[in-house]
Amino acid sequence: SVAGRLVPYDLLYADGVRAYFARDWGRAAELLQRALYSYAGLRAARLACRDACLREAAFLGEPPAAGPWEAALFDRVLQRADCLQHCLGSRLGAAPSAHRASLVIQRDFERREPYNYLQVAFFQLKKLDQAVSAAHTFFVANPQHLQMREDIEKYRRMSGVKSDNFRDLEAAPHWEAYEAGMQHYNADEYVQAVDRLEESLREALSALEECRALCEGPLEDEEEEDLQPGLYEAIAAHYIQVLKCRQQCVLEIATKPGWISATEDFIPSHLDLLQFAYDQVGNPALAAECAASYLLFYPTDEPVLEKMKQYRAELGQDTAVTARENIRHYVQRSLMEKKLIYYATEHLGGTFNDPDLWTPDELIPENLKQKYREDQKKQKQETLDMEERGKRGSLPFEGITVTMDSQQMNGTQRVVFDRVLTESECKDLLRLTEAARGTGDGYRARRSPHTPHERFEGLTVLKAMQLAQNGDVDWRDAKLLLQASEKSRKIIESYFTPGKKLHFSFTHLVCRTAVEEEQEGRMDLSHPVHADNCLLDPEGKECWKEPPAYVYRDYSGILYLNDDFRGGSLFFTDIDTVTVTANVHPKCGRLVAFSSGKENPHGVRAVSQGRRCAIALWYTHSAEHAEQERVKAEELMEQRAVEENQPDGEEYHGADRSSRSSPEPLVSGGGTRPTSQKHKSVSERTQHPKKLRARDEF
Ligand SMILES: O=C(O)CCC(=O)C(=O)O
Ligand SMILES: [Fe+2]
Repeated sequence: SVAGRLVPYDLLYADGVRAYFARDWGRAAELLQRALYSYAGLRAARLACRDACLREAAFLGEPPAAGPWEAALFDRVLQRADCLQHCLGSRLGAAPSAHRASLVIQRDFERREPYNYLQVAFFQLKKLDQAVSAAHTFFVANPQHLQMREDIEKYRRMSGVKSDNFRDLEAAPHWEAYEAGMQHYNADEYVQAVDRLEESLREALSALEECRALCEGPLEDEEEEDLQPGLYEAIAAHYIQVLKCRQQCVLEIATKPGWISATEDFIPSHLDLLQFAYDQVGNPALAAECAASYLLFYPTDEPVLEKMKQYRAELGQDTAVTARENIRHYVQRSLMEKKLIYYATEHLGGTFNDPDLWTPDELIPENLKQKYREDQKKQKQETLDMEERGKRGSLPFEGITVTMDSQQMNGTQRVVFDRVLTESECKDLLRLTEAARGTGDGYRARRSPHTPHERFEGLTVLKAMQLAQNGDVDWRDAKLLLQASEKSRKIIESYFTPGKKLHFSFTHLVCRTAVEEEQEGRMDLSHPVHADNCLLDPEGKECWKEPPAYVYRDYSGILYLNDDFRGGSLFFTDIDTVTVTANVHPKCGRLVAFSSGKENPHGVRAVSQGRRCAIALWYTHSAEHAEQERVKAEELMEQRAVEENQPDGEEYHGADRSSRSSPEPLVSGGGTRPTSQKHKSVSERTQHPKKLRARDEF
């Protein structure tokens, strides 16, 4: 780059991707890293300029007073736009407009897509450490990415890879501190907890300021027309937009990368935790300060008021207890902004997703409260309905039997059901695996990642649908895969968590086939002992519930399709991974289900002859980790039903397929990556917090 100037990141990225597809790994790695550097530099420049211009032309000082505030506001808006242009121009070298990347590329960066390419490039360059950290960085923000999930598992099994290589290069400091803090807190290590939680609070507040700064209008890529003189309404609307954007920052900082919903009340809960932790380490003065700060959010919170009394007594009347100044400022500013937004929403229309649970009732206009109350009621009723259904039903299908329960399996949350599928359904699903194998596409048998003595084939629901669409497999078989997994979901939900929705997290039709070569005296396993949602530490009797484990998995199921093979039984162990507590022999229609945590370590014995097929199923309570592929697969199914204009389940006429649009490929370019798997962008995701209307006050 020219000294002191930033090369536009989209150009570097485009060149990097080009080099990548030309398999020029060294150049690709260099260009992609420079693109990331430029991207970060641009962001920093924007922040600095917004800061500088904020001081120069205070855009949002006080709420508009009486008088011609629109005119004053308007002047300031123009002044600011001017200031930003100049500032950015001088910092970036080239005109700010040269740094305006297309939306597609912006999205790519928001989703950390460059790390997806980088991982491969580093791997090819045999820079394993960097490959692992790039893979992890990408995966943290894209936990549903199938290919990366597999890659991460591969890395985990490689001997040269240390666990601290799994670093998030883009980690937000407050998340790191928060998670460490919570670990100490939960382990009753309050001295360390206080340290990390204070750090987390500090960093979160600073991230919040950064986020808010980026809301500052006008954005340099806004069109000039928006600022024509006389358009006071437009400016007022813009002003409200900025305020809303700033308010949404609360969600942005409280949302873990890769998650959809935010941690509720992120800032106030820090103060609550700190209050307790300071109390535990014998520092009533700071505990009282945190309590007083917490009360700014929830002035009538009984337990904290009670605590406050104790602290006052303990400290004596002479010691003044005050809330933290930065928190007071935070609360006041937030209330002021909300007041304006609610005022505008009431009088000008529009909506406002209040990110906070602590907003005082008085602040919300009557007619809006009404609407919230209704939403609340609806939600409650839905939950009640679910619970009711759960209580009533034992198993949601006739004929299914419970063959073994937890007690018979010497553990907790384990069960074996039989007769979930009929013989003919098993046959159809086995035919699906055969047909898929014939296509040589997406279902290529490869060496098992677990053992050199077996081949491993896997088919996802979406792939099955796509093969059906291409006429490679029978539609009805593909549909059966969807149905069988849904049936299992219902069974597992009603057995383990009646009334609490289980979502699909991942569905995989998997066959393990013994290779021809020597099988004699095999000592290895088809699948080593593991837990499904944490990383078993065989020595420490611990199971680390942290990425790259699929920590959001809550229940696992395996629906077996056949028994004409040798070996291949599933077994459960104690946490020591060697004491076997239960065995399950696969057979058609048998569904084994268990909670995915450390209470259920399990493995699969070697398959020494033949082919063992099963549908592996993982479920989650968190809607944000719901299987994206399934949504698409179901769409394809519906689309097909509509296009063929025939009831479900009728014969598939291969000749019709030319009329159907082919689906987007899951994987673009060189066949392995990067994917065009559609995820919601970070910003889309954070706009829709799932848990926000959980409170009762409305
Ligand atoms: O196929 C089985 O029986 C178990 C497979 C399993 O545990 C897994 O894929 O996590
Ligand atoms: Fe498993």
